[in-house]
Parts: sequence; structure tokens; C-alpha cells
Amino acid sequence: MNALNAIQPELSLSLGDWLADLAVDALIDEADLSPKPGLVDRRGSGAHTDLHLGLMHASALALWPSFKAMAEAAQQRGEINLHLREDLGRIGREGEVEMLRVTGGVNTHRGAIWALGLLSAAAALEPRELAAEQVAVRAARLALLNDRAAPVTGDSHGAQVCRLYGVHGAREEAQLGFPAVIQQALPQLARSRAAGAGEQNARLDALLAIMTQLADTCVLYRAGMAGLTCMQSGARAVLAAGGCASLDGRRHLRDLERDMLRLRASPGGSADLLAATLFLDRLQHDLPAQLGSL
Ligand SMILES: CC(C)(COP(=O)(O)OP(=O)(O)OC[C@H]1O[C@@H](n2cnc3c(N)ncnc32)[C@H](O)[C@@H]1O)[C@@H](O)C(=O)NCCC(=O)NCCS
Ligand SMILES: Nc1ncnc2c1ncn2[C@@H]1O[C@H](COP(=O)(O)OP(=O)(O)OP(=O)(O)O)[C@@H](O)[C@H]1O
Repeated sequence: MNALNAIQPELSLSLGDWLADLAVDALIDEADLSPKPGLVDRRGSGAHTDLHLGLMHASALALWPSFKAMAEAAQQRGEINLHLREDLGRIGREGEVEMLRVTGGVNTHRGAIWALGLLSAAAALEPRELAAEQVAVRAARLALLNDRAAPVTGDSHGAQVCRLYGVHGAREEAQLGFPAVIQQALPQLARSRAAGAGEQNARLDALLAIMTQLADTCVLYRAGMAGLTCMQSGARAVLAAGGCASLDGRRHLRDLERDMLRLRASPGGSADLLAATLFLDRLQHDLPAQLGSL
């Protein structure tokens, strides 16, 4: 490393490096955020027996090359088309294989590879247009294209409960332009920050805002419609009581966690979308100076 890079390492950063850094940071921040109801966090494994924080970190770090490759594929193709969609599908599936290798076969980040992969590619396509809404719309256009090489996934947990309950899951959330992120989480994050909640509480409030509405297929698979209703109404109660920075909100958060653990329900889809929220939030604010000339 030369002396200048040691002082200003960002000078040697490519767009793909930067986007992969943001995606991995978002996953690590999501995992570390505490206390999250039912999810892996700094306190423990929530409703999971096969996940822990170290595994979430290892999985997140192992995905860095996949996010970089997705961003670079978008730069190389230069437009939204079937070629790019099929590049992303291939890289995403290879990322899943790497994730399963690192975790010894546990699904830590399948939904996150999908959401953050599409968003990384969408950001790389137009690095001058990084407003959250613009990036989400491009990601949706990519998600709407049909990857001819994708295996038929009719028996995934998500696909099973989508059929059973007639809800939309991870695929449709992306195809709609991530409404849970754009309409719920980012506005809540901004409101809670403006109200002086503190960053960790603002992020918890953003997670709860997602949980008020999402048909989280992780919860549906493990705890059925009763579990989903419990998650949504419990999250609403926390926000209605003043959010995670208020004493009353914290009481409701504790009640929600107790109920989710009793049902073995873990809002993994909501957690993935919180990571997507943190990614889009940083994207708008952190563009390093030297990338401004791209
Ligand atoms: C679309 C995906 C998520 C598969 O979804 P499916 O519902 O069939 O599967 P599965 O139950 O295994 O995974 C769902 C994942 O989404 C998350 N999730 C659950 N509910 C939701 C929701 N309502 N909204 C968003 N994410 C959700 C969960 O955390 C879970 O990890 C994806 O894994 C996929 O198609 N991969 C193929 C490779 C590919 O094309 N990659 C592209 C990279 S950009
Ligand atoms: N902090 C977190 N803690 C737990 N899960 C998370 C967290 N962040 C994201 N997730 C998501 O939750 C999903 C894990 O959920 P779950 O364990 O229900 O998956 P599964 O393998 O489909 O089902 P099961 O474990 O019930 O067989 C992962 O795909 C991951 O994307």
C-alpha cells in the first residue's frame, strides 16, 4: 500500500467496492442492532436454534464478493435487460452456495442476498441517481424480468406460505419497488431521528414500521396467520406508545418479544428489509467524494 492510500484509503475505492462495503455494513448493523424481537442480536439468538451473531457476521462478510460482482455486472451491462437479470441470478445463487458453505448449511441471508443484490446492481447502474426511490424503482424493474436459468422454487418455505395464505413474499416485495422500505421504514427512520430518539432507537423503530405491515413469510412459515397478526399488532402498539425511545414503547417491545418467542416466530424478512433500509439511507448520504466524478 502506498503512503497516500494509507492516509486516504478511499482514493483507491471503486464503485463496486464501495457498494459491497455498504451492503455488508448494512447486514452487520442489522445483526448487531438490539433488542430486536425474535431475531439474532447482541443479546442472543432470539427464536433461532441454529443461528448466532458470529454466524451472521461471518455470513455477511462472505457475501462481500457477491455484492461487488453484482454491482460490476450492472456497470458492465450498463442497462436493465435480461442479460443483467440473468447475471445477477447466477451471482446470487453462487452467493447462496458460499453462504451455506460458511454457515455449515444454515440459511442466514437468503432474503438479504436477493434484496441487497438487486439494490447494489440498481445503484451501480446510475451512480448519479442514488435517491432511495430511484434506486428502488430500478431494482424493481430488474426483479420483474424472468431469469430463465432460475430453478423452480415452488417448495421453498416462502413459496409454500405465499400459496397457502395468498400473500406476497420476497420476490413480489422487490417487484413492487420495496414499499415496506420506501413507504414505511425510511420515513419512520427520519421521523424518529428528528424526534431525538437516538440512532439505535430510530433503527429499531424502522424495523417495527416494517413489521406493522409486512407479510413476513418467515413468521408465517413458523407461526401461521396468528403469528403474523401478533407481529403486526405488537409492532403497531410499540410505535403508538411512542416508539423504542419511550418507556411505554419499551414495555410494549418487551411484550412483543415475549409473544414472538412463545410462538417461535422470527421476523427474518423484516430484518432483511431493515438491512435494505440502512443500505439505501447510507447510499444517499455517504457517496465518497471521488465517486462524485463518475
Ligand atoms: C426470491 C428469493 C428470496 C426466494 O424467495 P422464496 O420466497 O421462494 O424463498 P425463501 O422462503 O427461501 O426465502 C425468503 C427470504 O426472503 C425474506 N422474506 C420473507 N418475507 C419477506 C417479505 N415479505 N418481503 C421481503 N423479504 C421477505 C426471508 O428473510 C427469507 O430469507 C431468492 O432467494 C431467489 O429467488 N433467489 C434465486 C437467485 C437469484 O435470482 N438471485 C438474484 C440476486 S439479485
Ligand atoms: N438478525 C437476524 N436474525 C435472524 N434471521 C435474520 C436476521 N436477519 C435476517 N434474517 C433472515 O431470516 C431468515 C432466516 O429465517 P428462518 O430460520 O425462518 O429460515 P428458513 O431456513 O427458511 O426456516 P427454518 O429455520 O424455520 O427452517 C434468513 O433468510 C435471513 O435472511
